[in-house]
Amino acid sequence: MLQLEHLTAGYGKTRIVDDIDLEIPAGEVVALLGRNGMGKTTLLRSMFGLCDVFSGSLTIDRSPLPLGRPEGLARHGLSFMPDDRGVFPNLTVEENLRLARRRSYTPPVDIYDVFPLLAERSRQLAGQFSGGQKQQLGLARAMLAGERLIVVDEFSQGLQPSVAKEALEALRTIAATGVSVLIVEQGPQLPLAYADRILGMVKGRLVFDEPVPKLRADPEPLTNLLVVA
Ligand SMILES: Nc1ncnc2c1ncn2[C@@H]1O[C@H](COP(=O)(O)OP(=O)(O)OP(=O)(O)O)[C@@H](O)[C@H]1O
Repeated sequence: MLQLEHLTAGYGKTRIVDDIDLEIPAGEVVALLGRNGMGKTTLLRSMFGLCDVFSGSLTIDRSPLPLGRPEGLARHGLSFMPDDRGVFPNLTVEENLRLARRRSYTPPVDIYDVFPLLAERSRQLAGQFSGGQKQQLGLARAMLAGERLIVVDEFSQGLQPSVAKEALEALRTIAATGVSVLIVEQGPQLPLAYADRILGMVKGRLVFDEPVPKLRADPEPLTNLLVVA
């Protein structure tokens, strides 16, 4: 169980996300949704030290984790794919994947089966990839490194629908072995099909946290969240 408590974070002196409490049990796939500029990216970035954290704590199975310290979180098996994908442009695909692998952990999916493109282009420099190709490499890296938690910003950015579905099925297979998964996604379709829970964010606060079956039966909270007033 991953627990984030009383997280307040932003940039400089500006608070963007305010007093967020969030729990993700092992094995759950959780999607964070909200309109542009509501603070989704900032919430994720704050966990991994890419913006300023004013207060908060992070624990996994009640053991404290170094909130905002990316190397420390990586050592505990927490991985993050930021919205710029975080790949090393001057390294090949193979080298990017090798650096992400953990010595003691092999995910329950074959990365090259999930993303055949990465096998075909294993010797190519990541910097020569298109945005959608980098997205596949970034997701693969997050899957290899996330032994306990995988966090992905802008999950389906640049992906063909068939590749996005394949990647989400892989994330579900990984989650089933006890990994927690948190993704940010623009639209509700993929979360409604693949996630266990959906969180709604408005102006830096979580305004709902609902199981997907409930939202499938009554999508009104999602509609209200995503419609521009
Ligand atoms: N580097 C930054 N410095 C200052 N303010 C920032 C910075 N990055 C984002 N913000 C502000 O923080 C707020 C939340 O942005 P954030 O990117 O977290 O939202 P988001 O919900 O992820 O939006 P989107 O869906 O457009 O990516 C916005 O008002 C944005 O202008």
